[in-house]
Amino acid sequence: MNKLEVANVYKSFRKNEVLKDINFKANTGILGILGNHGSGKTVLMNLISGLTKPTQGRVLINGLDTVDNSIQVKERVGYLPQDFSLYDELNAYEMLGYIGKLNKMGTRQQIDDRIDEVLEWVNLKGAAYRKVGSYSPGMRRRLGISLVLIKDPDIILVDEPTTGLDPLEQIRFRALLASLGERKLILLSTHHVDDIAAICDQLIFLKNKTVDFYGTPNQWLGGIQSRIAETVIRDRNQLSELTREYKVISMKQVESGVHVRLILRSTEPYFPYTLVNTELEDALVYYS
Ligand SMILES: Nc1ncnc2c1ncn2[C@@H]1O[C@H](COP(=O)(O)OP(=O)(O)OP(=O)(O)O)[C@@H](O)[C@H]1O
Repeated sequence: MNKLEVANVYKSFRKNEVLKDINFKANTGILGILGNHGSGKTVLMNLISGLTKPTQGRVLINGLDTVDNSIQVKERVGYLPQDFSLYDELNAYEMLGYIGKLNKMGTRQQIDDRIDEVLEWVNLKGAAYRKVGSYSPGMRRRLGISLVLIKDPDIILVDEPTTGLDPLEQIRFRALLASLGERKLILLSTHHVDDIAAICDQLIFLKNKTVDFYGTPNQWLGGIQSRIAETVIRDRNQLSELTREYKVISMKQVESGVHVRLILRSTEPYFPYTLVNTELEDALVYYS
């Protein structure tokens, strides 16, 4: 049985159709949900967590329909939204203890043991007695995931995992998610391709309200292999012509002109170029 199955799901808000005919199955590992602003990533996460109901179709968690079995499903799915609130006056032990008690997770000793275990995973043991209000954004995000982990869900949903974190904290948080993905199914909703490149073994690209691609990041890149080129353009007129005719990924002023990274078309270009390795950002520009 699959941990997650999304079958023929449609979602509309009044007459505004946001998602249509969404189909995929997933088990363990890290699945990235990529899409432009407003493409429906958060709506899809809300459907999977059981926070909202599909207009049509079914979402199954361990074979259980999220609508018919909402209580069991909520126990199996943990959701860390992009913005979540913490009680700044409490410390991490107190916050986790509160969740443990609220969810009747066992005796005081059992809850304390579980808190120790979870704080170890998220590398917050050293700061466990500090008020949460003094935590850095990365520590807050790691505490957020520990509040999800304490209930030992099978599926963890994380919205925009690294937004607002400094580079070192991003690396730490991604490493934490990667280690969790060995046992659980982790779904990341993001518009940062770096998150996908760093840790996702599968990706879904949402476009035109539906799943435009589902597979490995390498398979997605395969579609534009040998089509990414770089060139330096000196002439302003030639540069504006080129930006009209080609999908440009990036432009940077250099000493000898403007360095341009672009997607080649089927016809041979009229300018000298060098083929370069394909990256996920190229695919995002190409398929968007
Ligand atoms: N509760 C709601 N009522 C009405 N429309 C909604 C509701 N929630 C989402 N939408 C609409 O659904 C569409 C998709 O929104 P969603 O937040 O899922 O996009 P997203 O891909 O997560 O975007 P972003 O990257 O900006 O967070 C948007 O047009 C949004 O206005």
